[in-house]
Amino acid sequence: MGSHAASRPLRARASGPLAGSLRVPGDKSISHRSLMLGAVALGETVIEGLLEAEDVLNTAAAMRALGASVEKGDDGCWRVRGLGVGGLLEPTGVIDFGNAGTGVRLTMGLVASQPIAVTFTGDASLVKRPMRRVLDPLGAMGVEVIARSGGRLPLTMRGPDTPLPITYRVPMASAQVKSAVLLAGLGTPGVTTVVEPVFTRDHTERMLAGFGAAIEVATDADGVRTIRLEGRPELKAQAVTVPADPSSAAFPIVAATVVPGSDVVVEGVLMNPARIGLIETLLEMGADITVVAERETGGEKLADLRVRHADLSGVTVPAERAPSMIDEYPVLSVAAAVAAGETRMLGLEEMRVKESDRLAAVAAGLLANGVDCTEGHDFLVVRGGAVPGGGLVATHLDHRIAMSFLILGLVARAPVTVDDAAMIATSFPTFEALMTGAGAVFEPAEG
Ligand SMILES: O=C(O)C1=C[C@@H](OP(=O)(O)O)[C@@H](O)[C@H](O)C1
Ligand SMILES: C=C(OP(=O)(O)O)C(=O)O
Repeated sequence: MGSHAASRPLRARASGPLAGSLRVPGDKSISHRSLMLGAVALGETVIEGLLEAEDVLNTAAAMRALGASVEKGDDGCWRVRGLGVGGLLEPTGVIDFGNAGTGVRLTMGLVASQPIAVTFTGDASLVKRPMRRVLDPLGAMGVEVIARSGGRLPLTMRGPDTPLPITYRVPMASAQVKSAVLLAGLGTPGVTTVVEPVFTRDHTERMLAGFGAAIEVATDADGVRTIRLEGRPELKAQAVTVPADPSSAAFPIVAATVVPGSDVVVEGVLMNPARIGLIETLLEMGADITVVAERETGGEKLADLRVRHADLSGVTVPAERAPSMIDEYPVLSVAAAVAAGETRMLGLEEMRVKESDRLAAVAAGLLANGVDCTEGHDFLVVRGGAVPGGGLVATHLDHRIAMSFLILGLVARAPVTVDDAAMIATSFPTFEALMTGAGAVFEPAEG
């Protein structure tokens, strides 16, 4: 089963102004999907700017275990030679996805419409996360599953000889569940339909269309999206350029906003409307973020963002915004901790089923550093001001908890220590180098 190297405590202390231009790595969602679609396309998919972090490297290894060829070239681009829809091979060993929910859930969908047995596992965080949300619709398509009780990893699944196309209404706001059903629909004869009452990141829909699938999206007057995918298409290999990940950009953006005197440019950030809830919220709080250059690549908008320090005020973040910033609440909570007044974040139930229970982890980390907050079952209220700091934060194998509290340390009166910075490598291996290059002060610590 996936295990991780020894934990590595790290401390952040109050820093001078942050400055410079920085480029965060490629988007994690698009990176996973480009490897997966490349594996079931015909020909060679060339990926520029793939995120080379543990989560995505585990997906690369999984696609190899399923028979695709996945290599990094001397030019830095990754090349995937795919097997065509329905052409994946039965792996000989267990596929270990480490810490990656997206990797494992989307791959379950990808293999579900083929009669091959595949066994999945993950690290101590991933084996606690709910998989029924994906197993239920895949079961309705005819997949057999043997899982631990509660539908947890490790589990083995085998797809049916003839999968059934389904119409599935996604019961929670989850792009992973939507994507797993659509990827299963690729190998299913007929039309697979996903009904999405709440709009979540749409990279799977965009990329399926880009690889040549017949996919249609209709949105009704209430915003409910109906996605129809024609099964068994011939997908054609593509050239994919991966924009910078807005969920990683969130850390320097919040850091530059809260550290006095800062002036930073974050380059080439993906500005997909389903991913920019944090920027919208920070602007409402009074942040100074300007778009300096806007462009488009592969059907996605990108921008360079100039971020200067600003004094923030608390706001109410409505529940409807949660899907467009679901991974950003931990770092928004840091901005809320320095903002004047109260920030109320609503509709946070999905935060509890991430790499850790992020709602509980954020509230505990804030309280440990003298920040007043109230944790509800699906909301968080932070009362901001000067941050005392001085606390030790339990990160629970969660990269975003580690990065968020290191940012808090840059503005706290006393240093903030996180018990393990090692997990940052799952999504943003260059985080420490980029942040210290811009002026952040991090130092090794004892747990
Ligand atoms: O589809 C994706 O790439 C992701 C969807 C989100 O998860 P949920 O679908 O569980 O909300 C997000 O938290 C995760 O980091 C990436
Ligand atoms: C929730 C996250 O990822 P995943 O679900 O892929 O583990 C994340 O990166 O914040």
